[in-house]
Amino acid sequence: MSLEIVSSNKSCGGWHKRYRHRSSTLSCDMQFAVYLPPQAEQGARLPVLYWLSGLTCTDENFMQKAGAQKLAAELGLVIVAPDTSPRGAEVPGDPEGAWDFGLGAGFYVNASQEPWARHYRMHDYVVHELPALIEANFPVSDKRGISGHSMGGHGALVCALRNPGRYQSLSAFAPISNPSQCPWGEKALGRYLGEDRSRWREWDACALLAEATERLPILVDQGDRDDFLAKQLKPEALQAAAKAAGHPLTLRLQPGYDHSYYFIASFIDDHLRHHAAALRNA
Ligand SMILES: N[C@@H](CCC(=O)N[C@@H](CS)C(=O)NCC(=O)O)C(=O)O
Repeated sequence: MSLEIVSSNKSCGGWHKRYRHRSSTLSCDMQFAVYLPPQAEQGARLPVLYWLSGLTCTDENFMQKAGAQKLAAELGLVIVAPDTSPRGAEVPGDPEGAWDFGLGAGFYVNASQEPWARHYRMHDYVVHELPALIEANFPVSDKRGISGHSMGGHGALVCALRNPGRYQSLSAFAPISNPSQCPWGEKALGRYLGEDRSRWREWDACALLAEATERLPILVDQGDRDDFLAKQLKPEALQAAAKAAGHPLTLRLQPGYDHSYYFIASFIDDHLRHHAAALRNA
């Protein structure tokens, strides 16, 4: 698998780089971003935090808006941000051109329904193909954390809960906590996986928590002025599922904050520290 460099910017003593590659999982060309802290040039093999962005995003939103580089440089944490869906002229999008399904909205599942099944396999891309690429091409260890925002928060929870042992740290910002019970999730899961709702459970963090064999502590931040809170995000469902399963969850409701990257930038340091501490001790 060859990587083509797209851009390179020095940042906080390290490097922000974007790459293009052919994805065999998604059957299309993909771009991703990686932040390499200064320690990457000093011979160390560093832990990696995978960041999954939300609806409409690419690899760029988090890297440009979250302000994560300064502390990542201090902590010696590599950050990898993939795109949020397969891309390209051959990839079908939302039939009505909506922003909450299709391009920019892969929901980090493996689709089983046509015409989505050929390209929309973001779970396998994020969990398997991308880490293999990162671990073959960059000075990283096999210690992995995962986090994300909104659709990407759902993705982080589901990727970790479905793959015990694969990640050593987990967090989320304003995740879509119970996708089988909210309009964004019902639309996406119904199309990607089909209308048989019993097949949605394996892609819903609340259902997965009940059966998890690993109890990785979860940190979640959620703004209480988030316009999507009640209808789409439902953190109370995640809290109830964690409580019922005895799963360690720290859910922080942050007064006055909305759904934007202004909110993420306000609390990203706590998440980076949460990941760095767990990955250091893993
Ligand atoms: N495009 C939608 C909003 C979608 C949205 O809020 N996306 C979030 C993730 S769910 C995001 O991160 N947007 C990109 C950004 O803020 O940079 C709208 O205009 O209402």
